[in-house]
Amino acid sequence: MSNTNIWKDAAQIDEAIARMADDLSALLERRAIDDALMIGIHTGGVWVADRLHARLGLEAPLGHLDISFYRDDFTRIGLHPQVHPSYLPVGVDDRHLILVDDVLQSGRTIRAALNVLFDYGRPASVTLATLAEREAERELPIAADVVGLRAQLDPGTQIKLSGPEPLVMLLGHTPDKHDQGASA
Ligand SMILES: O=P(O)(O)OC[C@H]1O[C@H](OP(=O)(O)OP(=O)(O)O)[C@H](O)[C@@H]1O
Ligand SMILES: O=c1cc[nH]c(=O)[nH]1
Repeated sequence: MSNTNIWKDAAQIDEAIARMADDLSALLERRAIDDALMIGIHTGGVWVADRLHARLGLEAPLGHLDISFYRDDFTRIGLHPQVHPSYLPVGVDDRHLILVDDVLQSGRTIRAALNVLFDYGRPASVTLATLAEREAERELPIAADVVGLRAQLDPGTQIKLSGPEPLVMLLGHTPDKHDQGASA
């Protein structure tokens, strides 16, 4: 991202995560779920999940998922992708899962994450929590159950979570191929 500035500072992110934890806790109670397994998506989703997991006091350790090999757009991961191993502390069969990411835009990352999860087994349910959502730019029929911040941004504007400490959100312009050529 070029020309980035801070969009949400550490205090605003903390507040959004606190609201998400309250909403998730109410949702789990409504659905009578008491053994949820939380899973964060690398990279930003793990930072958000880490904080939600601590606030909710969930018993099962936090899992994390790398979706690199399940993406539908390999051009975005480049020639030397940084792939982290996924970690699921318990089996997903018949478990109620909470999938956490930092940004939900097209929905393609979540599609990929669901494919990874269903290669591990058949969960009882999957709840989706995202720190920021760009609902107007959805490309797949995927919606979050819990959202921290809603954003209406111009196309070409990118939100990035920067962390783990302090956790802040940056807003910037993503150079397209033409821009990159001009600046090279
Ligand atoms: O709904 P989508 O359009 O799929 O966008 C959301 C995804 O985009 C970002 O990840 P990115 O692919 O930039 O990789 P990163 O986690 O390494 O930043 C973000 O962390 C989400 O996972
Ligand atoms: O603004 C956006 C959109 C998708 N993914 C991001 O990380 N930020």
